This record gives sequence, structure tokens and C-alpha cells, in this order.
Amino acid sequence: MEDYKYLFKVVLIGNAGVGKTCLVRRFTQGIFPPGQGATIGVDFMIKTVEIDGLKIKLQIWDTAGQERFRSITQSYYRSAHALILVYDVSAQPSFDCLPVWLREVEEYASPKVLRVLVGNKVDRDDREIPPAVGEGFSRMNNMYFIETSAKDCSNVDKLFQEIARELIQDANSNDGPVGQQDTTHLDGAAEKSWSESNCCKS
Ligand SMILES: Nc1nc2c(ncn2[C@@H]2O[C@H](COP(=O)(O)OP(=O)(O)OP(=O)(O)O)[C@@H](O)[C@H]2O)c(=O)[nH]1
Repeated sequence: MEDYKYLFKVVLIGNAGVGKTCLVRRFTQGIFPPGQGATIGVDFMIKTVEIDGLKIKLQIWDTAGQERFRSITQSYYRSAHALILVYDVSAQPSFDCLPVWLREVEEYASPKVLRVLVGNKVDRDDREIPPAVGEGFSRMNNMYFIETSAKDCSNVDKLFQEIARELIQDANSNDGPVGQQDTTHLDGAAEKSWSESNCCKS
């Protein structure tokens, strides 16, 4: 039997092309994949991380951003322990769509799900969304916030490790069976940010 203390399900959502697949591949395989197509429906990958000596298995679901897959992808929200809502810091429309995504989260996810806002592609020099704007949105909506680059690796490990850390805390406070814990939305989440730069090790 595989040796791990917790299994958590993490689901990435957000507009097509914001870099969800690249974030997952960077984290799970340590690569920035060259020119691959849009995700069809959903895809998933597993990675085990170690937090304070505990082995945590993350089951990471990468969903298609395209509208036509929405009914398939929504069905994956319900059982998520954490939802990562990704936008592209160089694409204003991907930021403008965040309220629409949040309405879907309200409708289909557990009210206790850990919600994380990610501004991806910070390596680009044509940024349109300043960090403070992303942070402000996350605060208003009681989400964690971090900016990443799947390309140059910034904050990718940190994103998933912080999620694992929060979910462990939450599972411990709920005292549920391994892998089945409900996540509670943490008090004070709005004030928290993981955005200090910290490059992942590949
Ligand atoms: N500069 C830069 N480009 C990125 C980054 N992450 C992804 N990209 C590029 O953005 C494009 C889309 O990336 P994907 O990971 O396929 O985007 P997605 O959100 O999974 O898209 P869908 O599967 O259609 O929902 C690709 O051309 C990537 O090379 C990043 O951090 N920096």
C-alpha cells in the first residue's frame, strides 16, 4: 500500500490559455511543455509532497477553459478540497472573467472549499494586471493569492505546498478520516497572501 497521510483533490479552473496545464506540468513533471493543444475536458496528475515530515498525495485535476466543456468540468468541482482559479496577468479578459468563474464555484463547489487565486505568466513584460489589483480581488472574495510563472518556475512549488499545508491544518481541525476531510474556509484567509517570490526547484 502506498504510504501517505492525506490525499487531497485540487482542481484548476480559469479561462482557456491562462496556463493551467503548464502550471500542473511544471509542478508534477518539472517541465514547461512546448506548444501543446488546449485541454479537452479534464486531465489529472498525481504528485506526492512532503510537508513537515508528512507525505501528502495531491490529485490535481486540470480542466479545459473552453466554454464548450463547462458542463463536464463543473462536475469535478463538488469533491474538490481546493480550487485554483487562474488568470493571465498579461490578459485583461482572463481577469475580467473571474466573477463569472466565482459564480460557478459558488454554485457547484463545496462552500468549504479552499479557494486560491493565481495570476500566472509573471515572466511576461506586457503585464496588464498589477499585483495589487489581483490581491485586491482576492481579498474582496476571501481567497488566497499568489502570482506564478509556469515558464520561469516562480512560486509554482510554493503554490501547491501552501495549499497542502492549509488543507492539512484544516483536516486536523476537522479530525475526519484520511483523504475524506472536508476543508473549512479558514478565518483570516482574506488577509493571507503567498505572493513573496520563491522559485521552485525542478
Ligand atoms: N510566458 C508564459 N507563457 C505561459 C505560461 N504558462 C503558460 N504559458 C503559455 O500559455 C499558453 C497556454 O497554456 P496552457 O497551459 O495550455 O493553458 P490552459 O489554461 O491549460 O488552456 P486550456 O487547456 O485551453 O484551458 C501556452 O502557449 C503556454 O506556453 C507562463 O507562465 N509564462
